[in-house]
Amino acid sequence: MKTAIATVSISGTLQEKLEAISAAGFDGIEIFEQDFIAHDGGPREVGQMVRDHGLEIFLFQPFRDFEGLPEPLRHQALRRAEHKFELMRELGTRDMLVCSSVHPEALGGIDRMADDFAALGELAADYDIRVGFEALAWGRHVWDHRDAWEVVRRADHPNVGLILDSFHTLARKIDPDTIRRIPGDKIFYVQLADAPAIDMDLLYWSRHFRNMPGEGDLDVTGFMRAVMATGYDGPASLEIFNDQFRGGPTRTIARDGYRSLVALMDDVRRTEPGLEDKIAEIPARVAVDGVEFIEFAAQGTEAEALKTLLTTLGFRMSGRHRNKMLEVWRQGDIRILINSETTGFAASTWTARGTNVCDIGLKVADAASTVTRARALGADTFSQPVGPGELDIPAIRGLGGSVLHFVDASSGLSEVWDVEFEPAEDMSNRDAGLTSIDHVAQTMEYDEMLSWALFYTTLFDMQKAPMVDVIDPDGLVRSQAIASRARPDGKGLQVTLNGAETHRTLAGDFLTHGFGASVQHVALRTEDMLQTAAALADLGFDPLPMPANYYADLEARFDLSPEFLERLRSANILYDEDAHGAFLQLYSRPFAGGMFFEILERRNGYAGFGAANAPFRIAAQKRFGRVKGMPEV
Ligand SMILES: O=C(O)c1ccc(O)c(O)c1
Ligand SMILES: [Mg+2]
Repeated sequence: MKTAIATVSISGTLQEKLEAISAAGFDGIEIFEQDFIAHDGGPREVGQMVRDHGLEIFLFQPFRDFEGLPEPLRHQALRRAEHKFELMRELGTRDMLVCSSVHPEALGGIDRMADDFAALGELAADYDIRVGFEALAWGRHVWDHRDAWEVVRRADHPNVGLILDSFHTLARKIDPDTIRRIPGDKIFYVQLADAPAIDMDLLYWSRHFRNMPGEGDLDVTGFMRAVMATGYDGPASLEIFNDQFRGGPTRTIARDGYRSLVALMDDVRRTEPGLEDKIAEIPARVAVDGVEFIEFAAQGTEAEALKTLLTTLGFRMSGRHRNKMLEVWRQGDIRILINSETTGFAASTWTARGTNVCDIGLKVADAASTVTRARALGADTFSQPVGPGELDIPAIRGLGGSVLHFVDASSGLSEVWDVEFEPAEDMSNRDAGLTSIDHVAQTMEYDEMLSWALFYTTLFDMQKAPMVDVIDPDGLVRSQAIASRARPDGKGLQVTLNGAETHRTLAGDFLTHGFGASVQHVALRTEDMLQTAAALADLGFDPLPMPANYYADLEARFDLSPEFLERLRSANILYDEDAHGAFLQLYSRPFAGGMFFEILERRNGYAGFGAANAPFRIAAQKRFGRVKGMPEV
């Protein structure tokens, strides 16, 4: 199945758009008339330019306010169409989109409109052009694909067909299964867009808030399944009007589009029977079993400070890499790597950002098929020279220059710790009862959140939780959790995305000083917070101090015994409850430009991330300023 994207969906000049669309892997474009008119170059040259990028122009659009007009407007509309047919011939485009009229003088009338289309079809036939009728959700008389289909059916002309657009159908809450009764050969083209569920004027919603399939709340998969059930054989094409995307990074948004389309078609192939030959097969979404390691790039005194912090958290240095300046620090199932190499990937991130999480290793059932799916979705693989006796662990580039490694048991990759590392167990340090990595929190610009969420949800078997607002004293931060489906064995991956809207927030400040999106904190799990807090106190760990007001409020909000409340207060433990259970949190002080560790206990299946506590925790962290708690270099 061919893939396409409308030029309106991304930012830039026509040239920039074509480069990005081609690089992302699409087969073709819908050329939006404005993009053509704004370009300084004739239709022949534009057609050539598109083909030079290895792309086809599948559709010219939109042609507006055509059907159902009284004379002389009707004739003028036909004449206008003929001009566009001339232009399309030069461009080398066969299909034109006619969207339903919003003209104040449009009369409607199914047969009148059908007659107009029959006349337009005759004209188009002379140019070897086909015209497709699309019902805009806010069309004057036609705003439902079923009515558009009736017009096309009565026009009964081989050069007249239907164009479907998921937004218009789903925004109007029209059952997409009504598409299943339309003959596939009369569906000339299909446009796909998702959108967040917001109650607003249809036109405004469509022109500003559409997003890539999978980024919003509409059932685009159900829509496309119905389309494919008709036998439709044309391209799957994205048509996304979105303010953020219009101003966003052209290449990133084009790649997001491609990723969303491949994932969507894979979902359609897996749920709708009989599409094996039409849609390419790719490995299924990958179930992640957990975090195998978190790797920090850190050098010199910053590396020493991080090791001191890990020691006070109850970690032990358990191995040194045989060939690299790379240490493994362990506690429970947690592995933290500290990479102090002066060349290679970790070193280059250290030079750019200072101490940072440069790599995350994920446990998966099958590392090779994870990389195959990632590549099909448009990700780049990542590799570094492999030294003697080292394993070549499959890896990809995530977003923002990040790297993800995939470790599985079946291929022997999980033996990397025995193969590549010299055991160096230092038994002197006491364990604090930390058992596993609960979640990894990534900070990014608000505008990048959709891209990151799409990255995780298309590659892995993970779902988005609703976005929550986190109030920082200096602005709003949006937070969204992405988690594997709850599994009986409790394994999985949880990531929280924190999108900063201003640089004055804790998250925004981290971005400014760290050169872009990155992991800001790692949350470590204990099964007994009170014991862990006592062990940490013995180890000399300095928790983030919480104010007395916070505990007075806890007393008012929850039914806690005075003894328990006092234990929380004296250990600076934060507390929350949800419908399932209780949540206890403890934070480190900020280190290395605003990173920190969180320690948590989930009681009886508490499912959240303590959003209610976030404003107070952030205010407490801000009292330390950006570099307090971290030695100056
Ligand atoms: O917003 C519009 O006008 C518009 C134009 C063309 C389309 O295909 C569409 O879905 C919407
Ligand atoms: Mg459309």
